[in-house]
Amino acid sequence: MEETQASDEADPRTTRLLDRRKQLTDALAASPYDPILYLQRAAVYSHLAYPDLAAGDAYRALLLTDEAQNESFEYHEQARESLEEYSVTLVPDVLRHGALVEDADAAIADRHGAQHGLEPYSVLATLASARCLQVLSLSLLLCGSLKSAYTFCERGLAVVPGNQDLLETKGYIETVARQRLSLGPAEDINVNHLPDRGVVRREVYPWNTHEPDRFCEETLSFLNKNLEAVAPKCSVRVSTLPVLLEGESVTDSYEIIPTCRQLGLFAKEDIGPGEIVLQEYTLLTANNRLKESTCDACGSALPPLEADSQAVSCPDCYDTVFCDAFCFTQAQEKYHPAVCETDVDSIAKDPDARDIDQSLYLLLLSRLLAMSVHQDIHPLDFKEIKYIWGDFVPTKTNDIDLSPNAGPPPEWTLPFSFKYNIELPLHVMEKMDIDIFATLPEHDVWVFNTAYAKFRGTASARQNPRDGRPDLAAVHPYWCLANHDCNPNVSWEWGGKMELRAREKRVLGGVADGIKAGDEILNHYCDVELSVQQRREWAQGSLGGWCMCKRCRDESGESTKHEINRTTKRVVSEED
Ligand SMILES: C[S@@+](CC[C@H](N)C(=O)[O-])C[C@H]1O[C@@H](n2cnc3c(N)ncnc32)[C@H](O)[C@@H]1O
Repeated sequence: MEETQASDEADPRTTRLLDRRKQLTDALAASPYDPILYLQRAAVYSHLAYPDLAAGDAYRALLLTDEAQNESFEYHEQARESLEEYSVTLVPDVLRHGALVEDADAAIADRHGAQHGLEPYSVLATLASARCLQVLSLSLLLCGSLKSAYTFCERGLAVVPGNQDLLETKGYIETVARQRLSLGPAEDINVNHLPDRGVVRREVYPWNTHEPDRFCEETLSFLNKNLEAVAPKCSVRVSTLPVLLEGESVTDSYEIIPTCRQLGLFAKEDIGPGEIVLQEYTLLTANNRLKESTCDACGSALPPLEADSQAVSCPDCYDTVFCDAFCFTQAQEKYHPAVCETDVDSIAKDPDARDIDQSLYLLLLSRLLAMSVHQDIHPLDFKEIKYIWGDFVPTKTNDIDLSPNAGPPPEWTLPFSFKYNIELPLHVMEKMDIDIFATLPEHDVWVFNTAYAKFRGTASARQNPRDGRPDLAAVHPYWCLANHDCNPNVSWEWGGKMELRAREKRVLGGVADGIKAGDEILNHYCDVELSVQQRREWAQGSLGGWCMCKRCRDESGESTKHEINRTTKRVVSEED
């Protein structure tokens, strides 16, 4: 059973809704094929302002209404029996929305005649599917996933033509689409041009009990124990970092700037120049090319196919190749049997250029899910992701203020699309032959979102040297504890393992004499040869904001001084 940690300051309405969410989650554990329960939980999520989670539940409910309507579907019996628990004359409240019941009755009479003789569960399934499509279209609109919102809205109107709620939602989608596509009121909207990416809340959900206190003694000693094998001369400690800014600021020249507490890697003994600081192997890897000769486990290039090649193929699905016997054994022990001969491998491969990042994160999620299913561990309890940085924002900051004097709405920060956050993760599960209804606690949309937030804060990607497109990604849980600095004291290389090495030469200050005990390990997430302006723009993507390291602040001060001098000279010469 799930525990919910309502914060001390939660208002009574939120507390009530969170309690109701818990009751419905428990009810779903007992009746996982009941679309009405999913719709009821979707309504709670809508009231709590989690439209992405509402869409996730409405989508599962929609799939169940399809199951109920089709005798040949896998969960037909279960979905049908669940609906038979409800009365078609005393329709559940969640289906009574505006004129939906009347519209659905009229649509059924139109299609099958007034004396249709359909079984009550089938009538309820039609009504419930129309409600799912209403919830999906409105919720996805609120998440900014306009194309999917529009598609579900049209599907809804095909079920209940003329339904006022759906027509209104369609109008809202078109208004937002015109704004986002800069179209005039008379211009046609091409559905294929509608944006499908938006943002949702990035937070430790109030009911997420998997998230550790990253600063407590227990966490730090766990991390340090494991770090011994990966980086014996380092320790994990709390680090004080500048607060990242969204853009240019006057604080570059300030003596004191705002800081926050995070984790970082520190040398616990002196490390010589050129010495290896960290070496880390991970199975949390992803490759978005369908035909690419990389090891399925570690992502390194496969050795050439020769008689004495070390490469090993899986004996059951011959297409899956590992660079050597070690990777083969690791894969067999940790994840591969969950995806062997399942065709999961073809999902999200060779994506459009605009979907590259999402495809890599989805493939990382797929690997995590395979590890979780094979090892029977909750996805969020894997040590590979449990302790890593997720760039979460406090729940309170994400809440929508319903009061009449409310300020502007909060800016949510987790990238979202219906396809990558809901549809494809569930599709991956189905291909793995996992029951996506009965395993809700492990495969709920909030679990996927939490994993995505962590991947986005920590994964490294590698570009294919042939065309420069990122096609490999990995999460190295210890490597990613090292913070960024534009004058790094280490350099990194990712082959079969991720390696950090102490620099022999620093970008500033020339020849380096190693890293002293107590110094922080300063990694780099962007190309440190770039100008301060370029580095800061790049860091905005990879770091999460404008870099405020000493080098950036000094160089930005210098470039401002040059700019002032140039302008002054220009003004003076113009006056001359
Ligand atoms: C890969 S994590 C680094 C480890 C992280 N500090 C932790 O607690 O696990 C990346 C995040 O660390 C923070 N960070 C890393 N380097 C930073 C820097 N130079 N200035 C400010 N924040 C930094 C940013 O919040 C960034 O999104």
